Amino acid sequence: MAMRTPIAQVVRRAAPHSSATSLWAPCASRWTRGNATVAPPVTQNSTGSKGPTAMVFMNMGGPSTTDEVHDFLSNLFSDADLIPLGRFQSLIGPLLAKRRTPKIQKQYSDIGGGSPIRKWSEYQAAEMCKILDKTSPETAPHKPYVAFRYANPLTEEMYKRLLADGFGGGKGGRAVAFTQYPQYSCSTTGSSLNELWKWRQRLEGKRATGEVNPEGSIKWSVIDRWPTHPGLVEAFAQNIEKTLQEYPPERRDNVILLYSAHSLPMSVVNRGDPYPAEVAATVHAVNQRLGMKHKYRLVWQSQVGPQPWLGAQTSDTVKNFMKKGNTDMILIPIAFTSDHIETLYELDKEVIGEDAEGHEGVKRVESLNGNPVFIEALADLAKAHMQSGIACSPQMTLRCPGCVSERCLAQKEFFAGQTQLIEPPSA
Ligand SMILES: C=CC1=C(C)c2cc3[nH]c(cc4nc(cc5[nH]c(cc1n2)c(C)c5CCC(=O)O)C(CCC(=O)O)=C4C)c(C)c3C=C
Ligand code: FES
Ligand SMILES: [Fe+2]
Repeated sequence: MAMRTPIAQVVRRAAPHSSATSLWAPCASRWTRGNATVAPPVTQNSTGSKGPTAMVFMNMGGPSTTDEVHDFLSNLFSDADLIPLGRFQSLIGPLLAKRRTPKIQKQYSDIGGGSPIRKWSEYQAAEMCKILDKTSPETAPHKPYVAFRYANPLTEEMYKRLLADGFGGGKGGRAVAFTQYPQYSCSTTGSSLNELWKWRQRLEGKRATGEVNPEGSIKWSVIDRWPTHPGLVEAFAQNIEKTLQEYPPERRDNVILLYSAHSLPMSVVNRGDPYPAEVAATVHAVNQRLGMKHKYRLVWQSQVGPQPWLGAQTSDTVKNFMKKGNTDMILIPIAFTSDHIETLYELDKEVIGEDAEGHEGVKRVESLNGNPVFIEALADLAKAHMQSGIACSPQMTLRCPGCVSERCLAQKEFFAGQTQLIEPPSA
């Protein structure tokens, strides 16, 4: 059997340059393959712009109505990158989904009949593109797309729309896969990228076109993580400051900040998943921006099933602090950028409403949703990414120490390899 090239070596070949110190430092030779310069893949249009550029927001998605809950859960439990169920995943997954549907339908109906994630994702992507059209005319026009992993619009639908809109299909064009999870986990962003790679192979790969990586296919690059982007940190910090103002001045300094993130099974943590460290990095950056003035803890929510998950759990923490007489706490959802069942149901109804018995001292900061500071941050990130000319971060090319997934390997080889094809707008 042919040996597979280690991913680190693939990246080294994909991004050749002369600096001995940094593999990714900007230099002219990055845009060469061996000795030959790669032909500019995106045609310059009459305005001098190298656009259009497709900006693809990747996220898990959620059911917009209670009727969509079953399909959402079925897609979710069928995802081996999220919940590995072995050889019979495609049979067991839908069964687990069916059993869980009534309980989760009730939760969505209690928060207004569905998840607002589609509405917010479409809004955020469209607003970001409007800003980019002004701040990055060299890659304009920017066209917003949303690709969800488990709900409509699914990745397949998004890819077909890209092709119908004139990207790829022999015409080339550039697309940026922009994860909407600020912190990278192989169970979230990794899964979305594996899915994107799968549809890219099906719709533009060798079997679909007869060629591997044909010149006319879409040139992809990835914004794979942004846990400490100053605009993200600023948006979180402003929301916390706003909530702190709701306490009387004499209580304000003693309020505990409880940063709450979706937990991970310990099996995923022990595989070496980067998410816990990246969530902690966000928390540290926000605390620094707040002047380190408050007591805080990072706690973990939403565990599902019987296996061990990363703790301390948000609900236990609130109960324990309440018992100890600390009744002023602000819950800060730190790993998701819009409202969803975990904020609107789990934090608001279960943790604040039941665990804290509705105590007025326990509050939640609002989610980022349509926050203009946050949307500016998205535009800033996207512009910097397009100017950098890199295909993905160096960190994305390193697999988890315990990873045995062929999907991860192939996906990382593909996206890292796109470095050869992306031309920075100013070149
Ligand atoms: C950063 C966010 C998330 C991580 C990490 C994450 C990991 C993860 N999730 C499950 C299992 C489930 N998650 C479910 C819903 C759900 N998960 C997240 C975010 C992360 N998950 C969100 C925002 C949502 C809700 C979507 C919405 O309402 O818009 C569900 C379905 C709900 C339920 O049945 O309780 C499951 C199941 C695992 C196993 C996992 C890590 C491996
Ligand atoms: S599970 Fe992390 S790289 Fe495969
Ligand atoms: Fe989840």
